[in-house]
Amino acid sequence: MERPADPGASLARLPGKDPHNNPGDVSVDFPVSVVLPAGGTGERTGLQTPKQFCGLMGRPLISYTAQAFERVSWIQCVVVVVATESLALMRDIAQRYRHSKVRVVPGGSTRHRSIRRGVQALREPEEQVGAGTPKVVIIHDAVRPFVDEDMLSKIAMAAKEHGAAGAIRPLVSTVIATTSEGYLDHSLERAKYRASEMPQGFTYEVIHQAYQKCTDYDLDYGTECLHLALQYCGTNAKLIEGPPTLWKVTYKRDLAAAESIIKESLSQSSCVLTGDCPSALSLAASLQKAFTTQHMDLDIIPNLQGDHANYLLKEWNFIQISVNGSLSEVKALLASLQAAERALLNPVVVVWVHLSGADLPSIGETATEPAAISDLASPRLENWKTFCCTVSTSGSVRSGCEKRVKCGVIQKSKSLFKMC
Ligand SMILES: Nc1ccn([C@@H]2O[C@H](COP(=O)(O)OP(=O)(O)OP(=O)(O)O)[C@@H](O)[C@H]2O)c(=O)n1
Ligand SMILES: O=P(O)(O)OC[C@@H](O)[C@@H](O)[C@@H](O)CO
Repeated sequence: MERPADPGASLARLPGKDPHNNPGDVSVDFPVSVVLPAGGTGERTGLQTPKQFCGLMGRPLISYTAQAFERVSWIQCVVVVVATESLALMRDIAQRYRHSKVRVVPGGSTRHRSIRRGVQALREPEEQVGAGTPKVVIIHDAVRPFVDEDMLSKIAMAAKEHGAAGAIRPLVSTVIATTSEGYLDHSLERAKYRASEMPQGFTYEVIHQAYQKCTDYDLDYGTECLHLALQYCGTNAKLIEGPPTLWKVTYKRDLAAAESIIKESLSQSSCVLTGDCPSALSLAASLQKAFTTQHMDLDIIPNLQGDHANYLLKEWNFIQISVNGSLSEVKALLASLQAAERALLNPVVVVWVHLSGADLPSIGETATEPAAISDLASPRLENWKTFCCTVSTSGSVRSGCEKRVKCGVIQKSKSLFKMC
């Protein structure tokens, strides 16, 4: 009896959150488009709002999934298939969150019918983004928000090579067959089976042909695109084991779980801006040591100029260390955040630490009360929180004005400051 497959890595990090992830490693050099079936009603959540439109930290679930594809440079178009009554809502979400690759089309009465509509849309001229029909189509449930570029490139490459590819995960429960009277008929040897997950990939020809040839029964009762490729195109999908993050939001509790994962991930990474002050660098180094013991990423950079500007594009938080309350650096940071619309997708936390003490060289403006930052935390920057504290050279920490803490990083930073 084979051992069941081992579970994968921790759930605690959003895909694409690896601060040192090198998207340039992928080698997808052919056109790939995506179909996101999002036309369901989410009955099993028991909620009025279809789960794909339920908010997670103030943003609809489907926007996190769309963003996971938006950030992948080799994906040319994302067709989102929604119920007719949700067309305007989805178009508004795409516009509000700058999902520029998204095209919205009406779905069908079942998941397969919606996916088929999405695949057909890829041929329609107005759906083309870039050159013509894609070589590969990735199909991914819109309610699976945690998918990363590494898995997408594996699926796309395998689909191009084999005609079809699909993500799988180890089974957690054993699968049993029942008799019509509701008794156990037999159980399957779990180690020989896997759960079929998403994303899945197909050459356009395969998935197009599969949906052309399949029956109404397939369309109304089927749940597996890989089966259609095998049944109607003779194409055996290549199966690729994915990380545990590929799970699907199905029940109401899954929405809470997804929001908790997102929140946890957003508080995992910060960068400290120190200018060129030795005292600031020294405090930053202590912080970095403390963050490491809490398994959090903390990068130290002087400012957001030049190559460091790409920190504005990551879903990170920011700790600005200034000396003697100089507001100029934190003002520049907040202006950069606003220009980059960094708070559009996720709450951004700015922690302003200013060193005070006679022995520190005063730079520029006179010492400023921490409350001064509250003037800077203007409503013009929605969805961001500021916190500031004063670290005197004696090492004690006096907390300053704390505005509506939203992410865990402030609590952690505050406790970390006390540790330094
Ligand atoms: N007619 C349908 C039904 C489902 N889906 C989509 O297929 C994905 C996976 O389906 P599922 O989790 O079953 O979603 P729902 O059908 O909405 O859930 P339920 O069965 O609880 O109603 C979801 O993104 C869902 O929106 C779709 O595009 N069109
Ligand atoms: O059956 P549901 O509509 O809940 O979800 C669809 C899933 O079956 C599907 O996403 C994977 O099993 C892969 O095909």
